[in-house]
Parts: sequence; C-alpha cells; structure tokens
Amino acid sequence: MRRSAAPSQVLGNVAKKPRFIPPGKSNALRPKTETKEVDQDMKLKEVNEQQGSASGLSKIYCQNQNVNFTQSVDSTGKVKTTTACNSGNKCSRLEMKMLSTPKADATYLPTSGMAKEEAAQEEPDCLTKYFSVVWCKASKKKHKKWEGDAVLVTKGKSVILKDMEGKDIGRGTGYKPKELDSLDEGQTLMIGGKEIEVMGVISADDFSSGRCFQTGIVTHDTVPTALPQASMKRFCKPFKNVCQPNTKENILNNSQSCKPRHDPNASNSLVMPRPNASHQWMFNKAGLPVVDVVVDPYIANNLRPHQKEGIVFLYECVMGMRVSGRFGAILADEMGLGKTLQCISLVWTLLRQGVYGCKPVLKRALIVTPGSLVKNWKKEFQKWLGSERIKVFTVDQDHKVEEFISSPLYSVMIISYEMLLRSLEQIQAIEFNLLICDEGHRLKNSSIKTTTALTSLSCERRIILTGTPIQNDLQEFYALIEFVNPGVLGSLSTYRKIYEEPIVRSREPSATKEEKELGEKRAAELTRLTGLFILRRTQEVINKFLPPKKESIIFCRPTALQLELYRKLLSSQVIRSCLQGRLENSPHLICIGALKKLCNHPCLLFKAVKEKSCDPMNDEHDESSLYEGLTDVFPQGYSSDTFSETDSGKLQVLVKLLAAIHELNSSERVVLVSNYTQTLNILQETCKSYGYSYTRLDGHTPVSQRQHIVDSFNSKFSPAFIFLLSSKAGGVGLNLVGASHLILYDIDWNPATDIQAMARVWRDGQKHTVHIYRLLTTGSIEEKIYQRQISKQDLSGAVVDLSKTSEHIHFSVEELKNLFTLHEDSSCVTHDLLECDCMGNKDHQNPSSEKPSASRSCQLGQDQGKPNSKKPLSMSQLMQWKHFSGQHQALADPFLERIKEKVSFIFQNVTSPTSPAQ
Ligand SMILES: Nc1ncnc2c1ncn2[C@@H]1O[C@H](COP(=O)(O)OP(=O)(O)OP(=O)(O)O)[C@@H](O)[C@H]1O
Ligand SMILES: [Mg+2]
Repeated sequence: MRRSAAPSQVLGNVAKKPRFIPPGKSNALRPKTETKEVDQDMKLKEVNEQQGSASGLSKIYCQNQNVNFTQSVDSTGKVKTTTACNSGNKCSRLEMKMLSTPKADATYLPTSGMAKEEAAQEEPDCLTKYFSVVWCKASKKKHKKWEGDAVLVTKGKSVILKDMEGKDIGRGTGYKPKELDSLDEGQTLMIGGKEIEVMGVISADDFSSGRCFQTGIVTHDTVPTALPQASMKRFCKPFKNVCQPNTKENILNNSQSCKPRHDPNASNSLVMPRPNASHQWMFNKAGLPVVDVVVDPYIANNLRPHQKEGIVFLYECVMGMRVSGRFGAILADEMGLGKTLQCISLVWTLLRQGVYGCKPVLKRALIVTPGSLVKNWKKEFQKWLGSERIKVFTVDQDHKVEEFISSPLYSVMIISYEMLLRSLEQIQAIEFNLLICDEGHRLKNSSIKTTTALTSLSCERRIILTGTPIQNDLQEFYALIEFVNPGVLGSLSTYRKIYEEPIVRSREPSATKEEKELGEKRAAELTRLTGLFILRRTQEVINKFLPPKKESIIFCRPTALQLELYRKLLSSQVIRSCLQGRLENSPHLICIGALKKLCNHPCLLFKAVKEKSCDPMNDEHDESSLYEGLTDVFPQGYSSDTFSETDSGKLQVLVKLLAAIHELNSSERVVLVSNYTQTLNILQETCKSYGYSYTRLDGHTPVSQRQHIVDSFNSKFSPAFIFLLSSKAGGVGLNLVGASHLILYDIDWNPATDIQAMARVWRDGQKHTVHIYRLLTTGSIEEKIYQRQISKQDLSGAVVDLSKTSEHIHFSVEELKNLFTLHEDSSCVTHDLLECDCMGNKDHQNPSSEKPSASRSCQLGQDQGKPNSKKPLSMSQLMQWKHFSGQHQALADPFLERIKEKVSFIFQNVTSPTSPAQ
C-alpha cells in the first residue's frame, strides 16, 4: 500500500498531517540496545532509569484541531504553556501554578492504560508522549509502502506501537531517551521489524480519551469526510428518490413556489434549524432554495418544551446534521415523556416538508413496535393529527403488507416485531425512508433475528426509542449504536480496546489510580461522542405537568403458616448445601423461587410441592429434597384451590387496601401488578370473591386484544375497578392513566421492571393524585431483594436493564447467607440497615417539607444532592422518606390508616410539582 492509502490519508486524522517526508536512513532512530517485535502478551523489559522530573524540566505536547500547546514543567512546579496556533501566526503564553509537586506523573495524564502492565513496567517518573504515525515493514526501499496509521507511545527508553484499533503491534526498548524526547514530525523510527514515520503529536488528552483512535464520528462542524465503504454500502442514499430531478426548469419553479408550509414567524412556531454550509454542499448539489421546515402548529401547540427540543434533536439526527454521514438517533427519554408524540411530529413534518426546495424528505416511514403497542401508535397518530391529515397502516392478520404496497393512501406502516419477521421479504422490497424501532432496547443483541432482520432493511434513517437505560452493558450499548449509526464507533474490536476494556477495568476494585483515570476519561469521551445522537431526559422535565405521586413501601407481617413453612425451607438440606458453596445446577435459584412463592401465598408453594410429587418423570433432585416434609406443615386438608387470604400477610394487606380505595375513592381505579401468572390467578380470585370488577392483561392475552383492553379500562365508563397486569408481559409502553392507584404485589430482582410498571399510571394524561404501593413481606427474602435493588444502585449508580433476571445474577455465598435468613423479630430489616435511631416511633419529615440537617439523628449522611430519577431509589434517599411503624398512632394517609393493623413498617414519599422527585 502506498502512503496515500493509509487511513489517515483517506479519512483525515485527528492529529495534524505534515507534508510527506520519505523515511530515510539518515533520520531513522534506532534503539541503542535492543528492539523487538512483540505480540500482545509479551512483556517489556524493566527500565529503571529516571527521566523527566530528574532533569527538572520536562515537556508535553498537546494538540487540538487548531492549536498546539507545549507545556513544560520547571523545577519550581510551574507549568508553562506555550500556545501555538496552527496557522503559525499568533502565539500566546500562559502560566499556571501547579498545586502538586513537579513530579511528571502527578501532572500528566495516565501513561497508557491499555494494560496495567504498561504502567507498571515503565519508568514511573518519565514523560509519556504520543504521536500519530504511519508504519510499514522495515525495508531498504526508498519509496515506502506504508501499511497503516498507528499511535506511538514513548516513555523513557521504551516505545509501544498501537494500531488504530488500540492493539499493540510493536514494542521496543533501549532507545536513547534524548532521541525519543526530541522525536518530531517527519522523523522515522525502527520498532522491531517495523518502520514508522511520525506524522504529528497527539495530546495526552486525545490519547486518554481515545479520540486519537479510529472512530467514525465526524460532525458537520468539522470537515465532512468520506465514510468507510463498509458501513455505507448497504444503504440507499438518504435523499435519493425524494427530490425531483434538478432540471433548470425545476429549480426555477421551485424557487418561485418554495415557501415554508407553515408560518415560521407565528407565535409558538417550532422551526427546524437550517443546515449549515457543509450539509448544503453535500445534500443540495442542485442548489435548490433552502426553506424553513416548520412543525404543523396543529401539533406544535400541544408540545411540551422538552418535546420540542426532542423533535429538533431527532430532525437534526435524521437529516445528518449532527454527525456527518450518519442519520440515526436514539431517543432514550424516561418512560412517559411522550416519545411517541415526538416521533409522530417528526414523521408528519418530514412527510410534508423538506429544507431543500420544499421536497418532502420522507415518502414512507416504518414503525416497528411490540405487538401490544401497534394499536396504541395508531391511536396516538389520530389523537395528535386527527383522522384527516394522515392515514397510517397497521399490519395484522386482516391487514397484510400487500395492502400497504398497493394502496396510495398510506405513507406510514406500523408493524409488530413478530409480524415484521414473518413478512420480512415483502417489507424489504418497500423503500422506507425512516425506520423507528419502539422499545428498541431489544436490539441490543446484534445476533438475534429481529436485529438482523431490521439491519437488512435498506433504510438509513433509524431511530431507536427506549425508556430503559441503555448504558450499563457496554457491548449491548455498542449493538444499539451500531444499529442506528453503523460504524460510527469504529469496529467492534476497536471499540473494545479503546472504550470497553479500559472502562470495565477501571470499575474493578483492583484497578490502579491510572486505570481508574483512564477509564473515566474514556467513559466521558464515549458519552460525549454518543451524546451527539442519543438523547435522554428524565421524569423531572414532566413532573410539573403531572399530579402529585405518593409512593409507599409497605412491610407486611408474614402469617404464622408462612413463618413455619419459611423455617422449614431454610432448614432443608438443599439450602444448607447452597450455603456451603455447592451451587452446581443452580439449586439456589430453586430455593429463591420457593421462598418468593411462599411470600406471595403459601398455596403457591403447596401447588409446586403437589405438582412435584405427581410428576415422577421429573428427576430434579434438589427440588424434591427442598420440598421434603413440607406438606406436613400445611394444615390437614389444605388445598391450593381453596386458598384463604388469611394465610398470606401481603394478601391480607391487599384486601384491606382494596377495600379502603373502593370505599374512600370509589371513582378511582387500581392497577394490580405481579410478575407471576399464578399469583395473578390468586389476585383474580380475590377480586371475584370480593365482587370487584376487573380486567386482565398478561402474556396469554392475544396481542390483538390488548389495546382494546387498555382503552376500555381507561375509559370513564369502564366498569372495571381493577386492572390485573403481568409486569413482564405488558409493562412496557402501556398507558393506564385510567387508574390512579398502582399496587406492586411482588418484587423483581431488576428495579427496571418495577419502575416500568410504576410508570404506567404516573404519566401525561393522569388527572388524579397517584398512589403507588409496594408490598413486601417483613424480614423475608423480599426485603433482601429490595435492599439489593437499592443498595446496588447506591454503589454503582448504574441501572440494570429489563432482561436481567435472577439467572443472570451471581450470588456470593455471603449474599446467599443473607438471602436465606429470616428476620422474625424485626419490624423492618431495611430500616434496621439504615441505622436510624428513630425506632420507628416518629415521623421523619420529607426533605420537600423540611431541609435535611446534618444534626438530625437518623441522617445517614448529607443530602446526596439532586436526586436523579434515572436511578431507582437509593438507600440514602430512602432515609429521606417519611417512615413509621405500623403501630403509629395516626397516619396522615387515610388509605394507610386502614391497613396498618397488618403492617409492620411503612416508608412514604410524596412527589409533587413543587417538590423534587425521589
Ligand atoms: N404534550 C402532551 N400533552 C398531553 N399528553 C401528552 C403529551 N405528550 C404525550 N402525552 C401523552 O402521554 C402519554 C405517554 O406518552 P408515550 O406513550 O409516548 O410515552 P413514552 O415516552 O413512549 O413512554 P414509554 O417509555 O412508557 O413507552 C400518552 O398518553 C401521550 O398521549
Ligand atoms: Mg412508548
């Protein structure tokens, strides 16, 4: 490959590219003692010579796009920075006093960080420098065939050569430190069997953030560049077929007739930003008039401020105005912020308008969504645009894709993920100009069928909508980004080396200070880069438009039967062997399942025992042994069909709670959520026995009926008092604002599942104060799961995502010991853990009504600052909630007042438009 074929020459490089100076023997530096070509694992020789600070004066060179800095540290600890503009005309100087001693490693960014060995094996006090270089195999030829770009890291007498994916491709040591120190543009160096030529200096910051490696992000603020072919070729050009031929006549006609479709100067108008010169240069070659794109006031008048911002963001992304040559976006707003409306506004705008010569940007848009939301999308289109403006086509059993193709009426197709797979061939044949994937976190796995199917569609404008946080698993994060903007983060191996590995490493407890710093820098850079096309706003932006939310965590005393069965289970051989660390075949998961069933209702456990004993084919030894002797604990004649509410602490509380709501707020309705169908059956039977009308949506509900069930329930005239909801089946995306009370009957390992369910009622359109109740069995595994949910958040600040179940959780023996302990004497283990000395006898004021003070006895620590609703509640935030024991004399809440007899403890928090969300 000739030099011109090196990637830096094709794509442009972050570092400045000097003129070409062929490498010659004369200026090639060779190591004095030895150089070796090494593979990744090969270790550097220890070099102990002290450099840099020993001389009292050391230098680092930094470079950004326009300015070069030269920093030098003198022996008094002052950093002198010389700034040289690339134009070479102006220079300025600035001096800043360093706070620390003039040790080079205290001053400069981490040396490398690709691997801790590098940091450990190199001279600790030496100055590390970074260069962009080109490399080739060493040869005596005059005209070198450069094989690629690389990054050279020099420190003391050693060098490391990294390819643009961050992999080490050469190492050497024994160079003259002075020569390495004076290495400069145009100079060459031998590293083992490779020869390199220095193209420019890379700043320590560009190295530690990873910017100097190969990623595909170019914004329009920088120079538009060609995109790697690999990521482009499967797409159609985004503007193809949409604009008319650019005949002179057309251009003339257009400029005369081109006016914005809506008045950009009207009050409350939402006008899209105009593309800059480089965008026009790329996409308006015909020189069509540039016309303001204005969102239809019919829809714009209803938009919340954050939605207006979101529409502008989406517009800029899909028009390729944010990242050059990329047209994808991820809208990750929290649940209920109206992602649907923002997309509808975008689709409607682009179907009718376009910035270049008024030509609509879209002809057809495809919306793919979970089956239960297909009709909801259609409804939302009608809600915001009426039935006159646009006809949307929903694919179902009776409405096949062919109908969409043959009818000129439709420009928007809404289809479920399942249906898409079934009709993939037909869909592939249609040219869509925009693809929206609702609840798109399911595309986090690039090898699943749905992702490959959607990737095969030749549509470059892609939007993922998700209310679930997406940044926890860096590989899944990459898959989502790769879907919307393929290639934007470079290849997977580059991404792993540059971002994933340093970030993951930095979060390990054994990470060194340098690794931590590097990981943080890389994470910050990743967030900055992806922030160009990912937008996430939290619930707080909408709180002021919503009615207050009262959230209560209710600790329900277990019944005598539950306690007895619980003790029996805990004394089983299986649990004892789990606690000795014998976890082959995951017996602990069976034990956890049994305890959770017992907490919901003993009859569920009874049923499992019976089924087990009736199924001789099932040779699950652990399960049989866990259930051994359990039937003897149940009363004689016990049957799972005729269960009684008095056997379950939570069910007793639930019954009282439902009665209180029914009596005190007869016009308000309740969503009752469980993760288990069998538990829903029990709850359904309970509804029946008390004569409460109900409706139900779970995994077995046909998709075609779901929207109808939701609509009927939300209707004013709905006879149903209770909506029984399986959180796993129907949690995402549903609007259940017809109810203002929501009860979480059981708890999931994953806080995101519970948060999803809670967001169904406290969302736009809700008119009443919302009451959320979470029922937990006191002292049981449920409390432990809850503590795990919240204390994990405290530690990591990250939110696990929906798909993580207990099977994915790794439990240490210590954790299992905790899980398998029953606290019979405590009225709330969670409160005990907070080490609050209130003894549950007094109210603790919510910070919304009283500022927390450091002197307050039950304070765990100072206020954590503004609570972040992205994260589930943390332990320290929980401390800020009002809390009281069930025996409390007079509870201000009339609903809680009615249930307190069976309740051992309560935490409660109110979020109102004037108070911050917890
Ligand atoms: N500006 C608005 N004014 C009034 N209601 C609105 C507004 N925006 C959205 N809504 C309503 O808020 C509800 C929630 O919106 P939507 O379903 O789009 O939320 P979402 O962001 O998709 O949430 P999820 O992640 O749960 O799917 C819908 O009933 C919608 O009609
Ligand atoms: Mg939604």
